[in-house]
Amino acid sequence: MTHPTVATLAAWVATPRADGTTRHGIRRLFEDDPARFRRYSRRAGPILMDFSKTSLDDEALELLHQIAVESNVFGRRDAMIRGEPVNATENRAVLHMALRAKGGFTVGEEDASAEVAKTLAAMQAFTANVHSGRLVGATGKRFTDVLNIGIGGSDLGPFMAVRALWSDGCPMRPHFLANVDAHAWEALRPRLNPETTLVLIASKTFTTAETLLNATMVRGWLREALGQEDVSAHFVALSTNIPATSAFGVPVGQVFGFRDWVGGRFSLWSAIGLVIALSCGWAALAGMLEGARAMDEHFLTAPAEDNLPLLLALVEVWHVNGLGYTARAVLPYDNRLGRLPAHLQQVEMESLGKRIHLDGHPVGHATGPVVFGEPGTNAQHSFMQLLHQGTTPVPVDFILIARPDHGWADNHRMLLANGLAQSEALLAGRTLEDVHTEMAETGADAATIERVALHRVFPGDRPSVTLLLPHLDPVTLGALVALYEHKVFCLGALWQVNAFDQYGVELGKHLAAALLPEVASGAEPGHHDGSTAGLIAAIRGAWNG
Ligand SMILES: O=P(O)(O)OC[C@H]1O[C@](O)(CO)[C@@H](O)[C@@H]1O
Repeated sequence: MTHPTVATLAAWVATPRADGTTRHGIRRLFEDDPARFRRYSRRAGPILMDFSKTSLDDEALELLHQIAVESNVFGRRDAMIRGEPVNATENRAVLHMALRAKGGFTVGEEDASAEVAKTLAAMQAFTANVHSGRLVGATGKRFTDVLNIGIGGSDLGPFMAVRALWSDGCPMRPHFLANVDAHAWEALRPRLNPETTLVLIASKTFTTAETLLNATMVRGWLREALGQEDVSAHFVALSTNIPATSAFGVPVGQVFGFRDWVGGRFSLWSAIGLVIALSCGWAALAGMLEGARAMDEHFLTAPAEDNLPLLLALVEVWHVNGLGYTARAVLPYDNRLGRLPAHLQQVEMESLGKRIHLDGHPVGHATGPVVFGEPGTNAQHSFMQLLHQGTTPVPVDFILIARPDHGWADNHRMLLANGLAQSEALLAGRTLEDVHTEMAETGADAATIERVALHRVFPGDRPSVTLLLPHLDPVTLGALVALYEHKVFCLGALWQVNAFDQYGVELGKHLAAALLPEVASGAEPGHHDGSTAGLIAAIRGAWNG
């Protein structure tokens, strides 16, 4: 019998095993195999990945590995590191791994590694000059605050890292301005001293409308506050579009470039990461690069059965294509990882929210799920209800950090206990019989038990993966982020979609540009659907009082 593909996996999953059991159950797998945790967990460097709380068994895992072989996941990986244009629609190489490698990467004739080393050295020297006060603002004062203006990959990755690694005592105070909504700027402005604020304009293309408008607005603020036209000492640009940075007036020595083989959502390792070095110190960025490099090594050398990114991707295929689950939650049990779900949303959804096969035809299977998340324990007090008792299971990634960086041991114990309890509750559930017994023991009368008991049942058998890090620091964070990046690469290969373009963001940008004059001025509205036309009229009405 030919084995199933990604497209026919669901039919295979729906067929019971030879012994009549279904392929959804997880509890039963633990009953049958007390060593399941040992057999279904792996380590890569500091990261322990436990995927025993999924319904994968040996047969299913072997099948998924066969699909990976037929999808040529590792062959595609090797083409990627050779600098081939694996981003086929844009005809670009994909080499964010070169940003953290010690050397050896080329793209065509270009020595990518030499370029990376040069930029890193320039960034390090610049960081040292800012921290030492050799570089100062227009009025001669030292920079104390750094404001990163950027959006999407030019905001989310660096913001996530700074939130994870910054603490009092770090060299500079970090701030981020992404949204074109000036309420964000209004909230930020009172906290900034124009004399001591260094502004990074982070934009791969240097054409992103929101970023350019915000940068122009902030430059106007600086000019007015400092009473002078030339405020260029306060500006740094991080971009692939060097001519546009000059046109904006950023001094050449304050421009840090990178190449188009760095995708926006993978760019925090490039010049886009400068805010990490400025605010948290050079060692923070260097440590992240080191951790990511170690995960790259693992991805490139570990055999398929021990390869964490591939295994994480295979678990996702199992859930999305085998079991039909269309969402996944990421729950870091560490408040410092509060922006990790947002970063992963872009890394995963912008990469895998695709419907056209690499061969140019529509794919015949589901692709990227909705990704969402919040730090635990906060998540438990909001959307976890649906995960425990809703009609469709939502797989969870639990991210636990064993050792905290504070002395409040009771809090950390409670945090970890909660993380473990959530994954245990999703797996174990609670039966009607248990509910009856417990309610009777607590003195409930028969009528109350009858009325409420079913509402208190947890179906259980709901999957989760746990990633356990010994400690949160630049190295472990770098490894964690790189793990997810490589998982996305594997999924692109498994689903046979281009994980590196993002045409889906363009139509909205185009329409917004067309709508701009109609919303903001009295220009005659163009042709729109009835809803949009009605809303334009209502906005105009409200605006005009
Ligand atoms: O860095 P840029 O060119 O300003 O782009 C910002 C973001 O916009 C996008 O192109 C999507 O609109 C992302 O892919 C990117 O990270």
